[in-house]
Amino acid sequence: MTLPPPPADLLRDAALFLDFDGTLVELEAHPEAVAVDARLAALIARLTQALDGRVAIVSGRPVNGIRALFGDPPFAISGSHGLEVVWPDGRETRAERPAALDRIVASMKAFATATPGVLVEEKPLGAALHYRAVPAAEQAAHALATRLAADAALHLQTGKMMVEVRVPGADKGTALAALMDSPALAGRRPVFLGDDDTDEPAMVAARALGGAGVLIGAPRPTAALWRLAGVADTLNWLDAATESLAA
Ligand SMILES: O=P(O)(O)OC[C@H]1O[C@H](O[C@H]2O[C@H](CO)[C@@H](O)[C@H](O)[C@H]2O)[C@H](O)[C@@H](O)[C@@H]1O
Repeated sequence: MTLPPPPADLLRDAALFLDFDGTLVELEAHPEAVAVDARLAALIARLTQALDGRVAIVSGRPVNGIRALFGDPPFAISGSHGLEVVWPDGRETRAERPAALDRIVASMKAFATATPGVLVEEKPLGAALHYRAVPAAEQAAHALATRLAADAALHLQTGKMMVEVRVPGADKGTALAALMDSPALAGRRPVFLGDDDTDEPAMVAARALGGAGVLIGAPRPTAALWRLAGVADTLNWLDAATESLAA
């Protein structure tokens, strides 16, 4: 089914949850090649002000990665697929790092050394193999990550041209629901924007709480009610939605 674009007044009285990679910034060859430019920084600052702080970035990246990209921002952050949270009141919570991750990183690094172009991303609560530069390595990367996750009883997390082994027990949906329980957001209507399969639990959670999801990218099966074609359309729509809040 073709989903319509969201109306410009969708954010009125809402709490806004934003995925990062593929939603606010274009995907790049390398995780560290991504930057928050002046337009995006100003847009998120305006939105945060217009929504009285009811904005959260919900990412697979670690909290500290998002924080560094935005320069210690005044909004909530869910990082590492819901395993780390900076709450609207500034408190921080995070799951425990299992010792097994050190062995997993070592195994992934050995695989990357033997497979030029594959990158290992070390995260506080996970480790990811990126094969964007070597698509032919997909099968071997997934096989290795699947075995490492099973051996350590950790969670296998797929992503766009990457596969990750991470701590289980949370996802973007549990993060959105927990944030909606915080005093700053309780009673509002959650609106979530995201592009990836990993964003679907948050689309489902937003709907369950009376809100909606906006799919970013090409049509696909989704719990979202609205769709925008890509990052450029998303930034333009967020601009228009901010104007609508001020009107
Ligand atoms: O939940 P998100 O904010 O969308 O983060 C998902 C993952 O994003 C990053 O990887 C992806 O973006 C990279 C930069 O564009 C790209 O090179 C990579 O192929 C993508 O998978 C990030 O590195 C991961 O940690 C996030 O889980």
